[in-house]
Amino acid sequence: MDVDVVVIGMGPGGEEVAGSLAAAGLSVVGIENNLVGGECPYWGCIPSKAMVRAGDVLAEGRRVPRFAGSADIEASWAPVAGRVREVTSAWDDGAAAERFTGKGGRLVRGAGRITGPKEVTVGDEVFRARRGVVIATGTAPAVPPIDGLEGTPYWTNREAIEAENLPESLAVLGGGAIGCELAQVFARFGTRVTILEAGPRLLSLEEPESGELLRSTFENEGIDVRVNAKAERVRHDGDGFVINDDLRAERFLVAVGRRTNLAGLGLGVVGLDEGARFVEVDDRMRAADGVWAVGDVTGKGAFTHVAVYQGRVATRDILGEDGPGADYQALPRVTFTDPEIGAVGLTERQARERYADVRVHTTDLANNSRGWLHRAEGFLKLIESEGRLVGATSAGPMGGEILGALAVAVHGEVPVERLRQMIYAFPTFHRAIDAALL
Ligand SMILES: Cc1cc2nc3c(=O)[nH]c(=O)nc-3n(C[C@H](O)[C@H](O)[C@H](O)COP(=O)(O)OP(=O)(O)OC[C@H]3O[C@@H](n4cnc5c(N)ncnc54)[C@H](O)[C@@H]3O)c2cc1C
Ligand SMILES: NC(=O)c1ccc[n+]([C@@H]2O[C@H](COP(=O)([O-])OP(=O)(O)OC[C@H]3O[C@@H](n4cnc5c(N)ncnc54)[C@H](O)[C@@H]3O)[C@@H](O)[C@H]2O)c1
Repeated sequence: MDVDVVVIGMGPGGEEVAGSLAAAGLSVVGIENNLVGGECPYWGCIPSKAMVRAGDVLAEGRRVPRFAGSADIEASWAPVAGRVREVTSAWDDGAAAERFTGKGGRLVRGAGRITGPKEVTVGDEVFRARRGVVIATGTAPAVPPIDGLEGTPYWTNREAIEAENLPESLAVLGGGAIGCELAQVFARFGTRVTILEAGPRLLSLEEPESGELLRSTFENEGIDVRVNAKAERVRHDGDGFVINDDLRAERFLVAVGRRTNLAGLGLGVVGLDEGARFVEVDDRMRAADGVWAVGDVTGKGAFTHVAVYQGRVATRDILGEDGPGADYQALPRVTFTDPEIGAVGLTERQARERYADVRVHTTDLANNSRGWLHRAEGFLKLIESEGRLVGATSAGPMGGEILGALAVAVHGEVPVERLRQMIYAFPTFHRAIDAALL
C-alpha cells in the first residue's frame, strides 16, 4: 500500500507527528503494537502524577497539627488504585485511537519493521511511504543482570502503577525520577520503603543539592535511603524478596533507567547503526534519507514534552515548512516529589565544563517570606554565564511551577541585569529569584 508517511510507535512523539500530518491532509499510517498514547498516559506521567497527588494530599493533612489544630488521617490505597484506573481509562486506548483516526489517519495494530528504503512491514502488510518513515518507538524499563532476578515477580513502573494493593514493604532499585517519585508515594501510604541507589546521591543527573534535599526529606518521612548501594543478589522465597541476603521486602521495584525499543526494527536497512543506543538525529529530527526519529529514541531527554516538541519539529520538516530547528538549551524537567525539583538548562557542573565564566546564585526558601510562612524546605540555584542564565534549579513547594519563570529567562536569553530590575510580587515563592540575584 502506498501512503505519504508511516509512523512506527504511537506514544506522545508518534501521536504528535501522525495526528498533525493526518490533520494537514497527508495519508498517514500509524503503527502501534500496544496502546495508542505510549507509556505516558498508561504507565508513566499521568497515573504516576495521580498517585503523587494522593500522597501530597496525605502529607498536607499531616501538616495540620503544625498549622491549624488536629486531623485524623487514615490512608487508604483503594481511592488511588481507582483514580489510576480512571485516568488511564483502565488501560483502554479507544479514545486515543479515535483521536488519530478522527483526523483521517489509519491505525495499524502490530509491530512495525523497516524492510526497505521508505518501506515498513507489519505482519504481511507492506507500506511504502512517499515522504518517509518516522521512528517513535520509545523505551522500556532497563533491567540489570542481577544474580537471581530473572524469573522473580519484580516490579517495573508498569506493575507499580497497576498495583491494586499496597505492599507492606518495597525495595526500590534506582534513585532517579521514577524511583524517587514512587518511593515517596508508597511511603506516604504506609509502605516501608528502602531505596538502593548505585551513585552517591539521589537524582544524580541534577544539582547535588537537589539529591541531598530529597535524601533528608525522605529520611524524615521514614524512607531508608542507601546510596552507593547496589543489588548484587536477589531471591524470591514466596513471601517476598531478599536482596543482598539482608534486605527483605514484599515487592522489588526496578527503576534504573530505560532502554530504547530499537532491536529488530531494521535500522540497518536504511544505513543506521543497529547497535546504537539511540537514533542520531539532526535539528530537523532527520536520521537518514526519508527517516525521522522523535521522542525517547533520540536520547535528547526522556520526557513527554521533548517527544511532543520534537514531533512538532519533524512535522514541520515533513510538510516542508520553515521554522527553527530543535534547540535544547532551555530543556526543563520536573521531578514531582515533595519538595518538587524543577530544573532547566545546565547544572553548575555542566556550565563549568562548557564556559570559563560561570557565576552561581543561590538562596534558601527559608529566607523567602512565603517559604518561611509555609515552613517550606527548598532552594533556588541560578547559573549565570556571560550575563545570561544558562541553567536553574527550583526546589520546593511547586518548584516545577516556579521553574516556569526561569525557563522563560533561559529560553529568552534574558540579561541577568534585566532580571535584577524586575518587580517580583511579594510574598511569592518566585520572589526568591530576586533574592538569589541580589
Ligand atoms: C513512571 C514514569 C513516569 C514518567 N513521568 C513523566 C513526567 O512526569 N513527565 C514527562 O515529561 N515524562 C515522564 N515520563 C517519561 C515519558 O513517559 C516518556 O518520555 C514518553 O512517554 C516518551 O514518548 P515516546 O513517544 O518517545 O515513547 P513511548 O511513550 O515509549 O511510546 C512508544 C510507543 O511505541 C510502541 N512501539 C515500540 N516498538 C514498536 C514497533 N516496532 N511497532 C509498533 N509500535 C511500537 C510502544 O508500544 C509505545 O506505545 C515518565 C515515564 C515513566 C515510565
Ligand atoms: N517527572 C518526570 O519527568 C519523570 C518521572 C519519571 C520518569 N521520567 C523519565 O523516565 C526516565 C527513566 O527514569 P528512571 O528513574 O528509571 O531512570 P533515571 O535514569 O532517571 O535514574 C536511574 C537511577 O538508577 C541508578 N542506577 C542505575 N543502575 C543501578 C543499579 N544497578 N543499582 C542501583 N541503582 C542504579 C542511577 O544511578 C540513577 O540514579 C527518566 O530519566 C526521565 O527522563 C521522568
